[in-house]
Amino acid sequence: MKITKDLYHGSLALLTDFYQLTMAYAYWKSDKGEQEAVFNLFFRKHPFQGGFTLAAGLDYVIDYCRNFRFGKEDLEYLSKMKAPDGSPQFEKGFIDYLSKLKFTCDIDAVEEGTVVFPNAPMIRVRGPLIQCQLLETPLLNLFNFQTLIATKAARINLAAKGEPVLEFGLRRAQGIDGALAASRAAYIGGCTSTSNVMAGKLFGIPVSGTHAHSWIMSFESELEAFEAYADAFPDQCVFLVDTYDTINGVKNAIKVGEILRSKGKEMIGIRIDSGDLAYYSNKAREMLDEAGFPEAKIVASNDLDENIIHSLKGQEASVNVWGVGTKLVTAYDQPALGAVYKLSAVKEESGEWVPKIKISQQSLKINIPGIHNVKRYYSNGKAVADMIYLEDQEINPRGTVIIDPTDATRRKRIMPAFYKEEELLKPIFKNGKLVYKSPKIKDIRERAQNQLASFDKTHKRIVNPHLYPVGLEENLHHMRMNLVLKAKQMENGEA
Ligand SMILES: Nc1ncnc2c1ncn2[C@@H]1O[C@H](COP(=O)(O)OP(=O)(O)OP(=O)(O)O)[C@@H](O)[C@H]1O
Ligand SMILES: O=P(O)(O)OC[C@H]1O[C@H](OP(=O)(O)OP(=O)(O)O)[C@H](O)[C@@H]1O
Ligand SMILES: O=C(O)c1cccnc1
Repeated sequence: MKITKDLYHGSLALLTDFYQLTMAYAYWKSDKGEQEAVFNLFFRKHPFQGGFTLAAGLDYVIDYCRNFRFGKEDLEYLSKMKAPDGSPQFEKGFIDYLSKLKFTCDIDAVEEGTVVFPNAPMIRVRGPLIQCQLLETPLLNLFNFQTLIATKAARINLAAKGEPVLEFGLRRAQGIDGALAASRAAYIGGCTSTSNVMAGKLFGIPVSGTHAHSWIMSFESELEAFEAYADAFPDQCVFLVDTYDTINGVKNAIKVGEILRSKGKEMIGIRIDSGDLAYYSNKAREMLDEAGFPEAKIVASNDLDENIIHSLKGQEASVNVWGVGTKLVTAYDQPALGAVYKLSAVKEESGEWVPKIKISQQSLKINIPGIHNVKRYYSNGKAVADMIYLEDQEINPRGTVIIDPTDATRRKRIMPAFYKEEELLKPIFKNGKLVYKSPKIKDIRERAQNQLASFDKTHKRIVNPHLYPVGLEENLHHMRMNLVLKAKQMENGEA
């Protein structure tokens, strides 16, 4: 996929916050730009009060990094920027530096379609400070949104219990990229198709759709409209039955279904887009069954989300296919994922890596210092815990303890020898060179399904899910606690 080329016709280097450029300039001025650092991208709380999050957006990150360069027009723009006193904002030497800047970082990241948890790095960037810093805003922009929507889609699909969910969001999405990225992430999260034709073309997602009320209203009668549609698409008829009177609409659909059948064709089904969806779907089911159309599908739409779908299932609604737009692609009840990007280590001139800590009033916000990896342990195919550990730490196969980074009283004993393990961070770039082959989007979607299947259903519950254990390996926990104590002593003037 070439998002940069296809959508933005060139460089995205200026898709960043201004302060990243001012910091880059100041790093350059103070000769710190090439000092190596490690940053982690992670979130602190699952969206939608859920028990899991589904990662998506890496392909966009890869595309961004591969095209990471300041183009001629970007540099012209920057060289013309003025400081408040009217002098150039950036010295010419810095503009020259940017013109030669090449992406040379190492990036390790979770693959798209991986189930992820708070505090564990989803992306780890190691490289010169300036580059790491410049990547903060775009990486967050690209990863936050798609991860949010993939998670929303996964929740909606879980509520639909394996029945197809068609994504209908384009018309209510947040602009062009909001729509395209959402359609992509929704497919990764389990949707069957999108109504967004451009997303179909760009990403290779299946495209599908029914028809609108306007089609019906443009004819003298609903029956004529159904007949005309059946003439045009004898193999693809899903009749929208609620323009005037839903029960009468179902009767008309049955009439045209019979005409189609006399020609050797079968209608696919009907769509209900208003009213009590439990009541009307059950009525429609009875009528279709009685008329000899037990195979006809009932599609429901109208401001659906995981909660309404869950409720309709509880009411034994006879819906077979779910059309979901607005609340999916806008992540209506939580429109942003709060992932952050934090410095966790810098390399001193001596060549030694020094872990970095930021003390916060809220213990929840104290970062995890050092260079980490994340292991997921499985027992009989089920994920049992994730462990964040220092990259060069040997793990004792006979047993270690993981400690919740937000509450040191929550601990879990891990016996690695008894578990299968998966390293979650995969090498994506080495010294700026891409070493990862992005899977096809349908394989990403399948990975998401398999990942979700490996978690106990209690973690996937829509309301009040059970907490999945994620913890720091004990040595990392102790190192962090020591750094916190030292920093507090410094703060109090004790050191
Ligand atoms: N049986 C049901 N249980 C729970 N929610 C339902 C049920 N039937 C429909 N809903 C949901 O209730 C909401 C109904 O909203 P609204 O009153 O706007 O729909 P409507 O009566 O069809 O009107 P409109 O034609 O303006 O869409 C929608 O979100 C719909 O998905
Ligand atoms: O409800 P959503 O989940 O966003 O799904 C997409 C909606 O878009 C269409 O409606 P339209 O734009 O014609 O408006 P309507 O809701 O008034 O029918 C369609 O009939 C769905 O109701
Ligand atoms: O194809 C459909 O039925 C459709 C597409 C977009 C929005 N609402 C419905």
